[in-house]
Amino acid sequence: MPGTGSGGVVDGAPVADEPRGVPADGLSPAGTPTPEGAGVPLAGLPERPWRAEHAPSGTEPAADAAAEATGSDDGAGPDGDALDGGVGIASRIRAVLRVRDFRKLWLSTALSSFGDWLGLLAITFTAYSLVDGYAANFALGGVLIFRLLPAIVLGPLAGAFADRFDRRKTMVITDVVRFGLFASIPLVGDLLWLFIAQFLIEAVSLFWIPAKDAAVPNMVRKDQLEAANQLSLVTTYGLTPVLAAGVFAVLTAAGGLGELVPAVDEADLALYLNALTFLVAAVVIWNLPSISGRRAEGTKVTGDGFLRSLVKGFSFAGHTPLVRGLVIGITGAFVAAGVVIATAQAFVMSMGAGAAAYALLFGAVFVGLGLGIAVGPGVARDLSRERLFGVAIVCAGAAVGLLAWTFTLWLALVMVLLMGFFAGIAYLAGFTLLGTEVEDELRGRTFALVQSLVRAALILSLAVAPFGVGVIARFTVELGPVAFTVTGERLMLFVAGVLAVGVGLVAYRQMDDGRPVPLIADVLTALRRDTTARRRLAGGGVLIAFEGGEGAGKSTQVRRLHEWLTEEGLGARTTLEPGGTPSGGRIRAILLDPASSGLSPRSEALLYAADRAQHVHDVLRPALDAGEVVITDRFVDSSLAYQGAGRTIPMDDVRSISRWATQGLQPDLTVLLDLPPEVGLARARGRAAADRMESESLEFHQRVRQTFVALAEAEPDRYLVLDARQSPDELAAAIRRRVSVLLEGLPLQQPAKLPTPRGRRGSEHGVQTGSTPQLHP
Ligand SMILES: Nc1ncnc2c1ncn2[C@@H]1O[C@H](COP(=O)(O)OP(=O)(O)O)[C@@H](O)[C@H]1O
Ligand SMILES: Cc1cn([C@H]2C[C@H](O)[C@@H](COP(=O)(O)OP(=O)(O)O)O2)c(=O)[nH]c1=O
Repeated sequence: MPGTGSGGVVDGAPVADEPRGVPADGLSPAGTPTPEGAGVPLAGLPERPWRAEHAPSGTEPAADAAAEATGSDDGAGPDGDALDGGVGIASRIRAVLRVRDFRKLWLSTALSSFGDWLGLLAITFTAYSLVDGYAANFALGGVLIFRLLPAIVLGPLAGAFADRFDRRKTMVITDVVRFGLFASIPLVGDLLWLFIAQFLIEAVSLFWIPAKDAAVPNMVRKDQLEAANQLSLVTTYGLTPVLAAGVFAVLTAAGGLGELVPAVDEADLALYLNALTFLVAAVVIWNLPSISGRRAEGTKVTGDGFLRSLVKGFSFAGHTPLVRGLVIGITGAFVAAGVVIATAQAFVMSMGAGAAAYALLFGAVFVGLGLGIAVGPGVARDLSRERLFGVAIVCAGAAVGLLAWTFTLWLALVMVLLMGFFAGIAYLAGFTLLGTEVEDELRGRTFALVQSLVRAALILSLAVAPFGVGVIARFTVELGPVAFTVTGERLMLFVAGVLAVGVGLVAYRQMDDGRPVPLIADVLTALRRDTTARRRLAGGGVLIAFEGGEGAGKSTQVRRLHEWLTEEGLGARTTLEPGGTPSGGRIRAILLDPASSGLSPRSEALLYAADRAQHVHDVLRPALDAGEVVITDRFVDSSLAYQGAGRTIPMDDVRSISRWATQGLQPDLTVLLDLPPEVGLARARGRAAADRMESESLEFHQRVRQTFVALAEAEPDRYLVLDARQSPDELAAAIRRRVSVLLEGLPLQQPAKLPTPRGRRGSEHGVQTGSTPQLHP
């Protein structure tokens, strides 16, 4: 496929519930915060006065080495931008670009990708001009077929190769070879060699892509991978093709550069430029040792025999509905894409437009793709990716179907833009799902299968579509008084659109997660970003967390809220961390006992996480699934604040163990009772003897407070921040007001006696009992 300059970061799945595998070479990902910056990758945290004075107790020397190896620029480690969902795409991308080695790799791949698109345009132009008449319909298709063919055979091999050899050398060698091959096309100057060179270039690129994809996870932090993925895809399919189309249009328009450099034909010039970009990339990559990681040259990978593992991969894909849906959807979409590519020139001609319009439409596809990839995850924030994927393919198909009936350039541009937009969303959703839903050990083969099928699909449609165009030619349809002319390319386009709509529907039905939620409601609440409504749709309850330092008044307010909800006839379940379950109680005893003074920060963090995992499993999940209101005294934020900022364990580590423990459960509302630690500690000491945490220094508690505030600032919609120096009555009233808005109209359940944990989504809990009683805050 085009864009050999860069593939997406295929395992750059977004932050998932499961922990992502440690990079194959065992290196910590880059940007593991350096000791100095440990524990503070928080967006908007005002300042870190403790950074200088505090010797970190929870960091390891290896983090240093990893950060050094991958060249994190700012000595403080990646600061900011790590909060999921709370930070815009722009700042997440800025953060990932701050990692020096990733930035260099990205720049060099962007350059190659630009060169590659320019080369593709030049080659198709050259091929088009080397043949004429009917055969010209095959020019573009022929070029692409030769590009795609190798993947079917070599795709799986190349993946294995990337795991066995030094990635940096693989990349440098393949770049140098591609330089030579591209430069040879204008030098040799005949069509057969052009096809052969294409074949070889693609074959070589197949080795480059997995090497690069395997390298990126070693360069950026785990939570930065989605941003890295988006950046790579937007660059390859959004920015560089548009830039290349523009440059090519300028080069060819009215002789363009041809007159500046009389000896060189402009298509040749584009090819030489392209060749040069690969040479530059080779030099850049040669100077990035972090790409190799610690992998020693020639390290052997053990495992199943090649054939056996391939068969296992196929049978997995065939027997898992989600993967089957993905494979059908992606393959079908690419058949349609192939038809669009193959008919594009004839379509442009039929509108009476010329090469400039072709370049414009070509550019528009990629503007659309880029937009879809860039804003897709933001727009569809919690719409299930399973649904999003099918819906986006249906929409892209509809755009293609409409394109077939479009006779003006600007309308065609709109349709093409929409097609690209939805295709981009589907592409990112599909790859994200493959990354998150397919187990690590099967993921490589699944990707290889998809990539090979995609290429086979493109080849098929590129080969067949021109015949269709030629055979159907044109005929006139009379519908009563209106008569219009149908041409082969338009009919083919329409068929492609219908096909895409069809596979989108099939994919949707295969992958639907079986929730009793109408699609439309699902889409609308996702667009409103209304997580509570979404949980309600799925039959879930409401989770309210109270956070704050020692003596902030959490227990008092939890009790008051519970009393009020009970008076109002709703009821709620109150619970706490640590110690919300019987085993949690024993963990709590260890944690708070001043005699546990030797507890290391890591074991402390794991004990809190263990307590939380049990709490979620035994109490929170079942109660929420049953549709109850659950109020918890402390939740994940406490670990981020106390173990992250307090103990200076890298915030990402705390975040990922918490996410693992909770399987991603988030409160619908977090009430933060904010208080200067002196005041809170004085209150708490009036209450009982200081426990192990309360005995920590004032500075420790100041860091804790700042982190709570920063977390709340990053997600203002999900937090209610209150000055806890107010009276208990004032606080209770403010909390009631907010909670009554939160619960308005929800079909909630009275808390039941919690039985043993149950299945998902409350299916055993029977029908919901209508909406919330009127609340009186
Ligand atoms: N708003 C308030 N103003 C003053 N004192 C309070 C307030 N809320 C609670 N207290 C008192 O402070 C102490 C700690 O309150 P508590 O609710 O146990 O806090 P936490 O659970 O956050 O540690 C208790 O003695 C309580 O009576
Ligand atoms: C839940 C949680 C609590 N803690 C600490 C905060 C508290 O000092 C202690 C829990 O005690 P808790 O009974 O909640 O204390 P308080 O009533 O004073 O808020 O454990 C963590 O360090 N990490 C966590 O994840």
